[in-house]
Amino acid sequence: MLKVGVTGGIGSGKSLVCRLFALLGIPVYDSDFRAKWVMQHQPELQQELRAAFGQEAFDATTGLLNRAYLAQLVFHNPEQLILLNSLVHPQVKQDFIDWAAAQQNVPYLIKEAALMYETEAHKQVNQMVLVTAPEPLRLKRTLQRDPHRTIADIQAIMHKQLSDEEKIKRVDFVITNDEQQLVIPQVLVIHQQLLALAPTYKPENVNF
Ligand SMILES: CC(C)(COP(=O)(O)OP(=O)(O)OC[C@H]1O[C@@H](n2cnc3c(N)ncnc32)[C@H](O)[C@@H]1O)[C@@H](O)C(=O)NCCC(=O)NCCS
Ligand SMILES: Nc1ncnc2c1ncn2[C@@H]1O[C@H](COP(=O)(O)OP(=O)(O)OP(=O)(O)O)[C@@H](O)[C@H]1O
Repeated sequence: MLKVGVTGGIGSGKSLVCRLFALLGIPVYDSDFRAKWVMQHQPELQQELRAAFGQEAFDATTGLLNRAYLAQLVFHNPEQLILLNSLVHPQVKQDFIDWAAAQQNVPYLIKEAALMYETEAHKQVNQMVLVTAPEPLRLKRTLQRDPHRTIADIQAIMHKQLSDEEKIKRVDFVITNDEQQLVIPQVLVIHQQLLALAPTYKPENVNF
């Protein structure tokens, strides 16, 4: 089956674009959400996280993943981020394979992830869509959406992600979400192109 990656930096509007694809009946795998889900629900990974980042990685009372603690730790410390990535990304990769295998009777499916080329997740998909927006707008949107993050927090995350200039050279489709161009028509055009491509893809086209 045709597998499509939707990528873009923090605040670019990937989730918004993916909601539109979902309305068109396309299943969407949300990597940010699933990464946190596996961290919360896989006992072995949970143990590894406690060993690597201390018991504070999970709230002592609720047992929930301590996102704020981990975010402060990893987004301001490259070594800690590499360590977290090395524990979590292989699990997300496998989780996506399992999810994708369960999808039936759909023309194509989407993997939404801020990190694609950085994690080699692009090898799990056949076509790539980039959602792009000017950096100041991405910063403004993220500040509004995530009031717990400072400008410095958001910029630190941006610097951990490949720039749009780098990504744009590698993707198949671009959606400009700059609040000037309409997003829905761009999604509809790409959807039609993907529907046309879909019958040519077999599972063996994917280089897992
Ligand atoms: C550190 C964590 C707990 C912070 O959680 P929090 O809810 O505050 O942030 P959230 O997940 O919404 O991410 C905020 C932004 O940072 C980006 N981001 C998340 N992880 C990373 C990373 N490892 N490198 C670069 N950017 C990242 C997200 O795509 C998003 O744009 C969480 O981001 C996490 O577990 N990250 C590691 C797993 C990961 O790489 N996820 C990305 C998809 S595989
Ligand atoms: N065209 C738009 N007009 C107005 N608001 C928008 C637009 N696109 C996105 N937003 C808003 O900007 C914020 C960021 O968008 P979204 O969550 O889709 O980004 P994202 O790329 O998924 O970010 P992240 O990588 O952090 O998950 C959201 O609050 C969203 O509603």
